[in-house]
Amino acid sequence: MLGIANIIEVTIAYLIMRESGVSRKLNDLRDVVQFSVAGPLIGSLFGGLTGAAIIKSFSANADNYLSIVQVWWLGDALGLMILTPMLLAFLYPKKQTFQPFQSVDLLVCVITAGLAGLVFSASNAEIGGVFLTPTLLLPSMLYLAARTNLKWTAIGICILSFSLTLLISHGEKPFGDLPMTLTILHGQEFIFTLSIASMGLATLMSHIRDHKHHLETRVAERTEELKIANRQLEELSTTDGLTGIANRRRFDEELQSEWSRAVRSSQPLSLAIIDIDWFKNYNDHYGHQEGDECLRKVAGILASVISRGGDFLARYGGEEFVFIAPDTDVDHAAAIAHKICDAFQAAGLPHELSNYGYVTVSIGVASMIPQQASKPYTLVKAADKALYLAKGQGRNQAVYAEI
Ligand SMILES: Nc1nc2c(ncn2[C@@H]2O[C@H](COP(=O)(O)OP(=O)(O)OP(=O)(O)O)[C@@H](O)[C@H]2O)c(=O)[nH]1
Repeated sequence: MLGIANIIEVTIAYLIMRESGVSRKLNDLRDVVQFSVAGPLIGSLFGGLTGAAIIKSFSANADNYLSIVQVWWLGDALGLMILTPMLLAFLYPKKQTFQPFQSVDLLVCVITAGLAGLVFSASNAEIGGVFLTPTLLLPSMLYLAARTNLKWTAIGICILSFSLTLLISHGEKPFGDLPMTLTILHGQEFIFTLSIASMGLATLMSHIRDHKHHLETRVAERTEELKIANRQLEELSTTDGLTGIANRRRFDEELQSEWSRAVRSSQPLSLAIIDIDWFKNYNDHYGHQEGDECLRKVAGILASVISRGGDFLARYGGEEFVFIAPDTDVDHAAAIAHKICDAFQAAGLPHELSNYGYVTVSIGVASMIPQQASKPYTLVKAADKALYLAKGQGRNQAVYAEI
């Protein structure tokens, strides 16, 4: 018969929780409050009311109806309050942000163990005239709730409740020299308060930690995206849009840094300006689109020759290209320039309005061991002068200047 009261209790709690949409994982404070209202508060109250009515109707219990309700209600409420969250925490384990062990945790453990020893060894809650009730352990439980999660908090509540129940069942009076019924009532109230406060705090803290972790993850993701975007922007700002090789801006930076390096190491630095011959004619004859295509092919040919690590190729502007060869004297730079002219001959890109019948280039090469007093512009000026000579001497050739 009494089973009916339990079925009513569970059904009411279940219906209220289902209607209010409580998550079975007791994810946030709202879930914990709704669970506490639906199960321990309302469900157990209805169970108590029904159970007490059955007891009064079918047995010769002399206690008053409301006191039976109270004992039933509190007993069931506490059972639900302590065991349900723990079972749920084990059934639906949550991925939690790891909380590293801190030295203050150890201190709290030691203090709690000391307090628990005193509370549980006190006689009628008193040692040498000092009152020590289980309420002294409430801050430790709250600390456990704040530092861990619902699972460990529920385990803590279970251990404390079990110890307190054992103590009371052995006739001890941990809340002072009170009648046993009052001791039990105080014990129940204490466990109830402890459960509500600790579980609420544990859920709240878990929620805050999850939220913080989520925010940190999002910030890290956004930062990474921003870094990639910045890198792409940086690349775009230093790349020539038409040919895909480095642009003039990047060349200026590279020249400055190679120049400084060469000044420090006293090694020769070579620079060559490469200019397509009769390119105006090419554009006029084949059209501007084909001219663009020709510039891309020229960049490809140059890149295939200037492929030594450390050498640097860029589009200088218009139909002019430039390369920097660090630690390279004029002879080696001249050898590279020759290779370039040979590569154009081998490629044989048709150019009907050229004296050679194919696309050729003129190259002005300059080499020097940079000095602190001179400027990178010296090298560019010398290469430009050599290029002018190469153009004047019939094009499709390289002219060298050693400064
Ligand atoms: N298609 C195309 N043409 C370009 C580009 N930049 C510069 N040019 C053209 O390159 C040509 C350069 O002509 P000039 O400076 O007279 O030189 P050139 O005709 O090559 O004669 P030399 O250098 O003396 O052999 C001009 O017609 C420019 O319009 C470009 O990005 N695309």
